[in-house]
Amino acid sequence: MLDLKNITAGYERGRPVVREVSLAVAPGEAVGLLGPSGCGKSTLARVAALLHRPDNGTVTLDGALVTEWRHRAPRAQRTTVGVVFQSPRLAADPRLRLREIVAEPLRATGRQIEVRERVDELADLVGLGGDLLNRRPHEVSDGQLQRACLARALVLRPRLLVCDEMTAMLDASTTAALVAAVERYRRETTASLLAVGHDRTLLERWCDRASEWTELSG
Ligand SMILES: Nc1ncnc2c1ncn2[C@@H]1O[C@H](COP(=O)(O)OP(=O)(O)OP(=O)(O)O)[C@@H](O)[C@H]1O
Repeated sequence: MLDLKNITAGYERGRPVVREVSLAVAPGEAVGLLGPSGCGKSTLARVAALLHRPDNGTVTLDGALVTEWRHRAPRAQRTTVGVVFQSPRLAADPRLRLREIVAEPLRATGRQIEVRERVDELADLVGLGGDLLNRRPHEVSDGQLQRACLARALVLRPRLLVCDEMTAMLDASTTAALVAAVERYRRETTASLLAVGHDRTLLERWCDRASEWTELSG
């Protein structure tokens, strides 16, 4: 499903923060990636989510080599991957209602017609009940906003979900609810998962296998 080979990536020429890292996620597999703060996990997650072009190495997604990143990536590749970040406040437009946040990728891909049904379906999956979908980010908690960000990541039915510290800022019951929503989605779709974090107990319980960052360098 996803094959990252000898990835070197960073933010300044000649100063990589990820060096020669390889990681593969098989179809339907859930892989956890563990490592200390600042080691480069989020950078690798962004490479995997086609959001950050690596300086070196190859990314293969569903058997096809990735040659373009961000908006330049072909739509079929972009929509294969859904991504959820640590901070929902940074990831959600504060002017939009939660239902518009969830629907953003559908509107962006011209699938307006599916919006209502799909948003309601996902609100049920992630546990956004009552009038929460009609509120704006400043009217909901971090956990509720993260539920909306997870729903947005799933709205185009990705075959790979990348969760970058998705639950790091949340309490135990919201964490459990979000993990359960991801697992229900994966059961229904056989999607793969790359979950990045530093909570070993969580990732070992959640994933088929968890890799230590230090084991990944060539
Ligand atoms: N946009 C950026 N510009 C410049 N440097 C960055 C940028 N983002 C991250 N870095 C640097 O890259 C290194 C790796 O950061 P990254 O966020 O990938 O690590 P991480 O393992 O995910 O950390 P954490 O667990 O704390 O989120 C750090 O030294 C960080 O300061």
